[in-house]
Amino acid sequence: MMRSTRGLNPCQEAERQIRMGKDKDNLRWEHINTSKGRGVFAKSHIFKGAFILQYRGILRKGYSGTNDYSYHFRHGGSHYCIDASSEDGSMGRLVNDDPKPNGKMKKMKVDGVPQLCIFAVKDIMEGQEITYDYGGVDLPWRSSPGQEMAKGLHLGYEVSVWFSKNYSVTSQLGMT
Ligand SMILES: C[S@@+](CC[C@H](N)C(=O)[O-])C[C@H]1O[C@@H](n2cnc3c(N)ncnc32)[C@H](O)[C@@H]1O
Repeated sequence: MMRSTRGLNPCQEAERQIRMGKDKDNLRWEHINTSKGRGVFAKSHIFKGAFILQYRGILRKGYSGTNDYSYHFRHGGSHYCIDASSEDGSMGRLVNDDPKPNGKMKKMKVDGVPQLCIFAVKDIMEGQEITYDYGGVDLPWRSSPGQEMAKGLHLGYEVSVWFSKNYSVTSQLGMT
């Protein structure tokens, strides 16, 4: 069931939050463990379809390198990247990957500028971690136990993951 906040639909709420430049107060982050690091959690029930949060960072046009916190996408025939590597206190950059996620990253346009936001694809209970699918690639944490966590993992449109066994993978993140 989709609910709106303050009479706004989810896209309007996303736009409002983008303009305010801050996360909603129904989210918190915490350190989960040493391999996963931090994650974002719901402080109250989030309904399916609702806007959750913006993936905030510096918007760059063109391919300008990648890091753990960069999200690469195409818009209007061009390559863009949101570089969220700065520890700016925003929570979009702290949302972890799950192949069966409760959130989905979507592209929006606000005042002609592309923005990335995560929306709920299912009801999310209070206390649950917010996740989205980084993409259908062999991300190291999805591989078999015992495999060493790759250092310098890149989250991006073109992802190169260097496994401990010197195995390189390139893939793409989809965007709808
Ligand atoms: C955009 S950051 C997410 C926030 C990160 N956990 C942190 O503490 O800053 C992406 C990084 O988080 C980690 N990560 C994301 N999803 C994960 C998962 N399901 N299991 C383990 N590590 C994960 C990986 O190190 C990845 O490079």
